[in-house]
Amino acid sequence: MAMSSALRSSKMPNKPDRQVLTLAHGHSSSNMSSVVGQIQQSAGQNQKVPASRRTIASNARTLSVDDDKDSQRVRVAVRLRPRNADEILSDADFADYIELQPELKRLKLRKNNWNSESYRFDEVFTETASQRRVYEVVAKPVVESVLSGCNGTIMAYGQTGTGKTYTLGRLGKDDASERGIMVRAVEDILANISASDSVEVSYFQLYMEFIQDLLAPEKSNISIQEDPKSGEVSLPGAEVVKVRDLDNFVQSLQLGEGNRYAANTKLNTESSRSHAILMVHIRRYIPGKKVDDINCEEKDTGNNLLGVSDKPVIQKSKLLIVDLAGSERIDKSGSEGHLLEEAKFINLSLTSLGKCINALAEKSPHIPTRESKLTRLLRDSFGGSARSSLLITIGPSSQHHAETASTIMFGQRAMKIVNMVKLREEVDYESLCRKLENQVDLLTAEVERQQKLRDHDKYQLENQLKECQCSLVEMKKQLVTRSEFLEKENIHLEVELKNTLNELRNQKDHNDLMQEKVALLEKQNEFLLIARIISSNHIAIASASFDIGFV
Ligand SMILES: Nc1ncnc2c1ncn2[C@@H]1O[C@H](COP(=O)(O)OP(=O)(O)OP(=O)(O)O)[C@@H](O)[C@H]1O
Repeated sequence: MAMSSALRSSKMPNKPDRQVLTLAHGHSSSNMSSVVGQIQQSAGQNQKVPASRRTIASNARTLSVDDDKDSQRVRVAVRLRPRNADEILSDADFADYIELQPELKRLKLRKNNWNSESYRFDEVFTETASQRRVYEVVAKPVVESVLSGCNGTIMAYGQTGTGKTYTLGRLGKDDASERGIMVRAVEDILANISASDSVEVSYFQLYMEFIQDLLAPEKSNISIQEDPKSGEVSLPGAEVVKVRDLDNFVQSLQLGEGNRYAANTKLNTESSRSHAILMVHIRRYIPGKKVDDINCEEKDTGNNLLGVSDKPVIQKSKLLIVDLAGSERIDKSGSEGHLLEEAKFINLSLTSLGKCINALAEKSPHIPTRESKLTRLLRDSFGGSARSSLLITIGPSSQHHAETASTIMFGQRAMKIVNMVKLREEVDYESLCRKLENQVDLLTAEVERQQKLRDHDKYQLENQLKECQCSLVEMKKQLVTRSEFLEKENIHLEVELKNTLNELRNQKDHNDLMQEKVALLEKQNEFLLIARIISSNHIAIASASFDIGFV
């Protein structure tokens, strides 16, 4: 990494520094703005928000605020860290200045020998509270809310060295009971989703007003994107890792922890020099849910390819787990040089967070979220549309009385913030797109199949046509041959006919001649006969005459 601060594993020398930089969680004179202002206004005691009211997010439903107002208030718990070896030695002579009354959910801060101030929280954890119990009380309700489709935020705030990273980021690789909220939350989420749902995480740090990816350290200046319509904050440039199982998540977390800036200060040997933010994205499919059941602008667009109720509905939710860098008094932490620069940035961003918390608590119309990247990042997550829990961590040492009191006041103010939790259900355009793509694939395959069939038919028809054409040519040939033959035959027959006719004519002529001859002969015959008769008559006459003569 380009930045010069030591990574978590590095140790930095402790040097005293006389400069004092105190935190200003105090009073904000800020004016408030649009989106978060709207949320904050809705949270106001005397401004009733109708249960059916729709929020700025087109596809998000606001839960019934009136019904469940207290459950939508930011939950604030306080955890006291056990004394460390140094404190056992140095505070041995001091009486306890913090008194915890967990059964009353109260914490008493002793001001002097006679006076103490009592503060009520949603939960008070003593130094013996287990990691599991802290998770169950602080984080589990938020995780459950996230699983049911709302955004959620869990944030730890407190003086440096008081146990924020311990509570949130402990991996508990060797001892599962040591696991912090990050691991337990993802474990819980994985146990409660189905195979069709998905969980993805991004893990980044906000270091000296640069957002750096803890899972892909080369991404060292990621920009924040805010959706002007829904107010949703996102980091499109951040690495997104799909969580397959808990081991795979713990590995990612470990990788991220290794990339986080940490330094050895007087107050914490492994003081985080950056705010670390784990962003868990959950997408859940809601079988059987119709688009009609959600507030969806799609109905009006006329852009309805499949029919509105055919569209799959998903719940999209985001869980933010924020491990803030610890506020520190420079004189006590001993920061100097680059550490001092880091501390200034840490304190400035925490100051701007304090201002926003104050503004939200005071229901001010303007929340100064633009003052730091931390508050821009948390704009939709804390005091916004997410269910939020804040854990404030305090140390037991009376030497840090002022810091502890300041932290407690921060927590007290945060308790006044009521979020407007929104259920985020929307048309699952990704799966709709996949569905349409599948349909396109099926139709393309069908078109191709039909095309093949047509090609096959065409090929067959062409073959048949060719065969027909061949046989036609053949038949033509045969016809020509036959016709030639017939023509010849015709000519031959004509000749024969002519000859026959000639012959017949000749015959007839011959016949005629013969008949004439016969007739002539018959006449001759007749003539002859007559001649003979005459002749015979002559003879008879002659003989008779002769006879007569003789006589
Ligand atoms: N509840 C606890 N039980 C036992 N040890 C704890 C507890 N809380 C914190 N510690 C220890 O105190 C030390 C400081 O804790 P941690 O680093 O979590 O503080 P932090 O608030 O994150 O500090 P910073 O803001 O400087 O990063 C660590 O050694 C941690 O193990």
